[in-house]
Amino acid sequence: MATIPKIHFDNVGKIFGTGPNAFIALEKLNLDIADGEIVTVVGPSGCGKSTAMNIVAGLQEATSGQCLVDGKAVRGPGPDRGVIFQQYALFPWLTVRRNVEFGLKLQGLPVAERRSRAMHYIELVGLADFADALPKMLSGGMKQRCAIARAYAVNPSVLLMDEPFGALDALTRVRLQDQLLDTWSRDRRTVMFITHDVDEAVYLAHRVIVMAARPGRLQEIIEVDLPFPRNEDIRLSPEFTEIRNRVWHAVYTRKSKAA
Ligand SMILES: Nc1ncnc2c1ncn2[C@@H]1O[C@H](COP(=O)(O)OP(=O)(O)OP(=O)(O)O)[C@@H](O)[C@H]1O
Repeated sequence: MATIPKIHFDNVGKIFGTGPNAFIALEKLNLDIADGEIVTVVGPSGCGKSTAMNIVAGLQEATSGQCLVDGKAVRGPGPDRGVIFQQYALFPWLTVRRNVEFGLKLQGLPVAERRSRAMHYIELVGLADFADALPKMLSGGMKQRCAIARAYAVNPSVLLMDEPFGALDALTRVRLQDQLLDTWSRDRRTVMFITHDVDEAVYLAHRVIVMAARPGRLQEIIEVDLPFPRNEDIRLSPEFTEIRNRVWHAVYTRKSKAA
């Protein structure tokens, strides 16, 4: 029996506006992402990365084609897909623990279970000492770790991450990359991760999806044939540099269709 891809883009197109104002944000995207795979998405600004992810998340509707998750057409957001944006989107009036518990409350989990599950993920991201702190007391990296704990806690089988580490300093970013991979090695969730950072794209992924703009489209898929677990030695290896250079070339030296 053929395995169903976790995420299946079937000729997905997205047009904003109508008539002379119509703008093709995404043109006929065909892509399969396997269960447990980490895919990173890179490409110039406006190439449709967020649009593609929002369609998987059920936050935007495709104009043509369809997106399937676990073989079922996406009709809207759902607890099977956790979304993490660059802007942490925490509730400022709730503590770290209550922010993480929020989605569990919506799922109707009893208080005790809610609390223990939230604390498990708060500990996982290293925020146990800040469980009762408000977001304003946290650094950017800590807020993002809280947002990650909140997304993980509802136990989605797909993580959709839109430049989640984009606003963070280089060191925090590297730490969160390692934490993401460490967590992934235990639960093997499917991850779709948008980034502008080519090193980050290669370090995290099984495959890097390179997109192009005007119109937004899939340009190239680059396999990252590097072993897991990834570490500093891999980051500094000639093999890493070679793949990184290929991705860089694909993103920055290609012209748009119209050019
Ligand atoms: N609601 C909207 N109405 C009109 N145009 C939109 C809308 N949302 C996105 N677009 C346009 O669609 C194109 C693709 O946007 P999208 O945000 O998916 O790109 P992106 O690759 O994620 O860009 P970035 O790297 O800058 O975040 C852009 O040109 C954008 O201006």
